[in-house]
Order: sequence, then structure tokens, then C-alpha cells
Amino acid sequence: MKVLVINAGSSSLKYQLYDMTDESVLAKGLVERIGMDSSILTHKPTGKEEVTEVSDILEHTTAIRKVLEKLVDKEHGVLASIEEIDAVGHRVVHGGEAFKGSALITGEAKSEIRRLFDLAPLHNPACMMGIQAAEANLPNVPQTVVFDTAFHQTMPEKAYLYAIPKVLYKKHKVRRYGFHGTSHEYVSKTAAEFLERKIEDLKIITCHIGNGASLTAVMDGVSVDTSMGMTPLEGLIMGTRSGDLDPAIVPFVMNKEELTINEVNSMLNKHSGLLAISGSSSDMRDITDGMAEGEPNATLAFEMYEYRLRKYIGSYAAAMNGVDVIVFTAGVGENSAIVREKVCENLTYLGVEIDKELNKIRSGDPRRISTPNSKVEVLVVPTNEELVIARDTLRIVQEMK
Ligand SMILES: Nc1ncnc2c1ncn2[C@@H]1O[C@H](COP(=O)(O)OP(=O)(O)O)[C@@H](O)[C@H]1O
Ligand SMILES: CC(=O)OP(=O)(O)O
Ligand SMILES: [Mg+2]
Repeated sequence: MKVLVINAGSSSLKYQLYDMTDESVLAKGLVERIGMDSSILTHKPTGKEEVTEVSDILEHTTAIRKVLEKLVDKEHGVLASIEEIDAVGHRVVHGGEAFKGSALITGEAKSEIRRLFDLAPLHNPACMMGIQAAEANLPNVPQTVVFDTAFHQTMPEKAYLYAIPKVLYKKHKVRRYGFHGTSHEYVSKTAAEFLERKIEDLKIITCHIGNGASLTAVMDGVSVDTSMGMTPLEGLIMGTRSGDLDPAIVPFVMNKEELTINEVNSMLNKHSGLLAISGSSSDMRDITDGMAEGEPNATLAFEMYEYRLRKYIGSYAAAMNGVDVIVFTAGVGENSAIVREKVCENLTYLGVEIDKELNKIRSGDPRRISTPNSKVEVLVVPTNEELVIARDTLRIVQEMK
């Protein structure tokens, strides 16, 4: 069975084609700058050379058509025919309270995802474009949706409600949903397997720190709290997102700077975070390079990022009355030894002790970076959101039969 996984953003579309007989990746790639001139398609067939193609791709339907052409291309393809694709799995960022797990795409599911546009205006419309584009190109193939929010539906009320008038929850579903759920679930399970422990016996803090970043407290194998909120803006300092701030800043700045709702949203989501503090980049590689060169704004950006992350780890240890395992994952968590080192350096009060040499080793496998004496296991576990989507898709399609 072959499953195509699609992760659609507003101007990009990532894809991976899996052969689920052995969970191998046959090809993967990315279309960037959709809707702009000079869109870029990068296609990487496993075992063959990567190809890059620049053309004007005006919308997602054309983007998927181009991807499908590449998948069956004589030179760069990995399939004899498009008919070989048995199912398509889509990442959808916001599933609200309606979706507690992955689902087959039906008319009703699509209506529900549309109803959630209000709660995730930056994410869900793009996901819907991906779904419609895939349906247009592969009309007879079953399609599924896998939600970032689903894993967090186990949070208790005390963690997901905000201390604002309850009518706002009743009328508009204003509450914490949390995101990156496929990643938090995958790395917490993988961590327990790696340690050869039952996940039910562990208190785990998973740190998914990529471009978007969130932390989750996992107890008894389920999410009990997470740092992102009603939208993926709350919590940690991210590449271009502010994370937590005093909510009174929003009306204050809107008033002083005469900003519209869209403009203030854009400021907090796209022009804040590491980018705003450093004044130069949202990428942790540039921030740590700048810090190494003694650049003061890059140094401040790093310090603020690390400080916020460490405070959240402390608060989740408090939430669970302890922590057995801390897991680092995603772009920064998997690759930045200095972020891991600096965070852990200040967690000695929890009994955290990392081995600086182990921490520097680069590898694509789950690995331990704590010392044998450490009271908390500290692990680096590469995430694989696409594999979770492919597995869920396979399960749902098999259940249909
Ligand atoms: N070698 C590296 N060292 C430090 N940070 C890195 C490295 N590689 C990637 N990153 C960070 O990871 C981010 C991308 O993370 P990723 O999880 O791939 O994000 P997303 O899936 O949200 O696009 C980059 O913006 C950068 O900050
Ligand atoms: C939900 C979210 O923040 O996603 P990403 O990390 O892909 O931006
Ligand atoms: Mg991501």
C-alpha cells in the first residue's frame, strides 16, 4: 500500500510518498512560493538525484499536479502510474473539539474544518486548499486528515480553560487546544520504547522546538498540558512568533500604532520572536553564529529563547509533580547542541545532568544525552510527523475494508 502525505501551508506544500509494506520513503519534496512568480519545486526520489524546477505555480491544485507528474516521471519518478497511490493523508493544524483522532475525509469533515477557519485563520484555509487540490487530482483515492490538536484533547479543564468569562468558551470555543500533537505523541512513545519503560509509568516533557515550538507534559501516555493555546502563537519564543505576552499589550499597541486586527496578528505571528529580537534572522543557526561572533542582539535573542524554554520545563515539572524524561525534538531540538546544553545547565535543581560530549554527537536516531547519574533521562528523539500521518491513514483505510 502506497500513501502520499501532504502538509500544505499557505504558500508551500510538503509531500512524502511512503511504501507502507516497510514504511520506506519512496520520494519526498516541497513546493515553495505557491501563488508567487518563480515557484520552486524540489523533488527528492530515494536513491536518485534531487531535482529542482522553477516555474509559476499559481495555486495548490497545480502544485499537486506537478508533484504527481514528478512521481511518475521517467527520469525522476518512483511510480509506474498514479494509480499506484492508494491513499492520501493530510496534516490539518486545527481540529477544534470535533476531532479527537484522525478521520476519513467526508463532506461533513470538510464542513467542520471550514468552521474552524475562524480559530486558525493562518493554517486551516491552507490545509483545505491542499485537500481540495488532492481531491481534484486524485478523485477516486481515499483521503484522511490527521490533526495537530487531536493528541491534546485529553487535557483537563483546568489546563485548557482560560480565566476569562466562560460564555466565550460556550459561544466561540475560546480555549487551549495545543498543536504539534502528532509530534508530541510520536516522540513520547518513542522515548518510552527507547528506555524500555511503560509510558504509563513515566512523566515526560516533550520539547518540540522547530520554527513553531511547543512543550507538552505527558503523563500516563496522554497530554495533560501544552504551551500552545487557542492558536499556535502562545507559549515559547519561536522563529517569528512572540509566544506569551501580557494580553493588554495588544489593544495598547493597536491604539498607539493604529493597527488593524490583521496587522497586529501579522506582527505577533510573522515579525516577532527570534527575528524581532535579533533584528536579523528567525533561524537558530544564524542566532548561535551571531552569538559566537559576540553580536549583542543575537546573544539577547538566544538568552530570551533559552530562558522562556527553561521556565516552561520548570512549570511542567511542577504541573506533574516531577519529571522522569525530557525529550528534545524538531529542527532546533534535534540539531542545536548549545540550546540543549544551556537549558539543561540550569535544570540541575531537578537532578538533570547531561554529558556534554554525548550532547554533541549528531545522529538521526533516538539517543540519550544525560549521564548515568542524572535523575532525569534527557533524550533527543527525531520527530516524524509524516510517518504518523501515513500510519494513521493506512489504519483508517484498512478499517474501511
Ligand atoms: N543545524 C541546526 N542548528 C540549529 N538550529 C537548526 C538547525 N537546523 C535547523 N534548525 C532550526 O530549526 C528550524 C526548522 O525547524 P523544523 O522543525 O524543520 O520547522 P518546521 O517544520 O516548522 O518548518 C529552523 O528555522 C532553525 O531555527
Ligand atoms: C502548529 C505549528 O506551529 O506548526 P509549524 O511548527 O509547522 O509552524
Ligand atoms: Mg513543524
